[in-house]
Amino acid sequence: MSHKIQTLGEFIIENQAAFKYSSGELSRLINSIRLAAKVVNHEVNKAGLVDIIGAVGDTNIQGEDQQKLDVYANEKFIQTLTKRNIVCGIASEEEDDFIAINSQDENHQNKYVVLIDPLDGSSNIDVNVSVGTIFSIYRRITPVGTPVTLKDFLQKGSQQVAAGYIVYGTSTMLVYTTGAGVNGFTLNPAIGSFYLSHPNMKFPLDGNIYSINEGNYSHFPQGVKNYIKYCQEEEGDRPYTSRYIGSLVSDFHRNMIKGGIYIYPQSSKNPNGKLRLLYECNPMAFLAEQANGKASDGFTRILDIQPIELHQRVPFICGSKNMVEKAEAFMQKTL
Ligand SMILES: O=P(O)(O)OC[C@H]1O[C@](O)(COP(=O)(O)O)[C@@H](O)[C@@H]1O
Ligand SMILES: [Mg+2]
Ligand SMILES: [Mg+2]
Repeated sequence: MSHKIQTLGEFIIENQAAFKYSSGELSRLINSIRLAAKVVNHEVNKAGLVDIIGAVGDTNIQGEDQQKLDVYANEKFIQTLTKRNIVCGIASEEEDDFIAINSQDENHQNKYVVLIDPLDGSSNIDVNVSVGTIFSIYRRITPVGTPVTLKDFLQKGSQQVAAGYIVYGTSTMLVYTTGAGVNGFTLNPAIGSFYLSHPNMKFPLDGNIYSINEGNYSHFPQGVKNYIKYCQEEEGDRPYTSRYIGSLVSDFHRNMIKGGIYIYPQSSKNPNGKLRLLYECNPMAFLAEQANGKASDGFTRILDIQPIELHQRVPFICGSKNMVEKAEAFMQKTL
């Protein structure tokens, strides 16, 4: 008899007790994210058929042209979380400011704030290349029943209670951690349920894949240029293979399964890099560390960086531990 594959719903309930703050609130929150993921997945899968591709004509706080799917995914996640009265605040890559959810109502006992990148890899939407959604969850630090404040969102990544992503690719997967390892669930579209397909995911300590937009090479710091040269040298298990999808979630997911490193460094064009600390780097760094990987800005552990503003960007290096340490050594050597 084939063994029972756990659904995400079953996994959440069975693992709730393992969570130190378990009151069921976080379980309900992850269940809400699961629901929103299915709604967005449905729309992503028919991109091209329905009027969901292309730009809306607005520019977001990041200075980027908002894609219709950015706006759609943003609305669906915010609606789903707000309607279920499951969080006291939301911050999104697509929203200028954080959203307080009737947190000033003293009956409002919700303790969690959620930070989301509703659609990651926006440049790939129209060309049928995998994209994702990224989420990060913290316990508020201001008292329950009082208005949620910026402070509740500007917590160090090490304070996250949960983080994860959804990758809308050849299959749709939800991968997350609550600080007790990383597990991946694949959506069975026929049944509409996520099943535990990738238990206890781990980055191999080493790998032979490097992911960086080499088109920006001339603008990179010397240390990054030297590391790229190192990856391309005919020596030992090198040259490594260059793989860059242009969707952080998808590049991270592949590197976690096969072993590899993703780098979005600072450059003369982007002195702080491109990726957002709160919506992209902190959640991916928490997942990486929970999966035996590593994440830094080349010098400091991402999870130790004290955020100072909602949409700040940081240089990002993430992946197999030995590869990240090698890249850091190249960056620190050229100081
Ligand atoms: O096109 P570039 O400069 O290489 O940037 C690609 C990177 O930017 C991102 O698309 C940024 O994320 P968004 O799509 O959410 O803005 C990452 O997913 C990706 O790794
Ligand atoms: Mg993104
Ligand atoms: Mg995005």
